[in-house]
Amino acid sequence: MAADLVIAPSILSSDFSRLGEEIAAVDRAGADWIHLDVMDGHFVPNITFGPPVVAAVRAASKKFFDAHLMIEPADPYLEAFAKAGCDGITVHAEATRHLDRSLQAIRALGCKAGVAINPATPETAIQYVLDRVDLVLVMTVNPGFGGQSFIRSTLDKIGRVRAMIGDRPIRLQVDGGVAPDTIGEIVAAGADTFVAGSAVYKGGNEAAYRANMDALRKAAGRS
Ligand SMILES: O=C(CO)[C@H](O)[C@H](O)COP(=O)(O)O
Repeated sequence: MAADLVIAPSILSSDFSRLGEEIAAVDRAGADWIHLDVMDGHFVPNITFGPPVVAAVRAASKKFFDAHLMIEPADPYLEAFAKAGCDGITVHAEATRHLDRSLQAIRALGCKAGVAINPATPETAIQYVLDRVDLVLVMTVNPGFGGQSFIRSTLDKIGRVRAMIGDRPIRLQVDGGVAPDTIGEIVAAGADTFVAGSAVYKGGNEAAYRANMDALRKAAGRS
């Protein structure tokens, strides 16, 4: 496992009326990455934002902008997200017909490439693209909404993905229901990169965000 643990607040749980300020606040409070939840109302039953909003908030933080595209198709929009300032772009195996091609396209745009799988998708869906990715995202809730409960059956899958990754320099990210009462088991299963929305943004101010991320790191055994 990569030694360093990454906490990536999901801005889905932030106050969208002050999105730039909310990103700057978690940056100052100690976020490692900023996680951008892009939803299309088609692949997932919710709609969030697209490249113009990413470009508008890019100046709010210099941290790694980690875009999770919950959109189908994704290919027509990859360049726009890269130009908007995303550092990493993750596409869903379920939403991408030619996954190998999409991942090559992301790297050709100069971004880190990620592949995500939903809770009901077997890890075999990614076995032939592992040399094309910098990140694997195991969804631990069904994508579309923040504040859902962690799906425990994904723990075994996280362990199997960790074994598949082996020595490759690939981050193993989890997203959904990550909180102080779940992160310990998730770390033990093999993840190193944690998206957390409601567990970070609860409290509504920078001091709370710092305390919330400290609590996650402590529960993960990393503080
Ligand atoms: O991708 C997502 C939903 O599709 C969110 O990032 C995720 O659900 C985070 O929210 P929470 O930490 O509140 O579960």
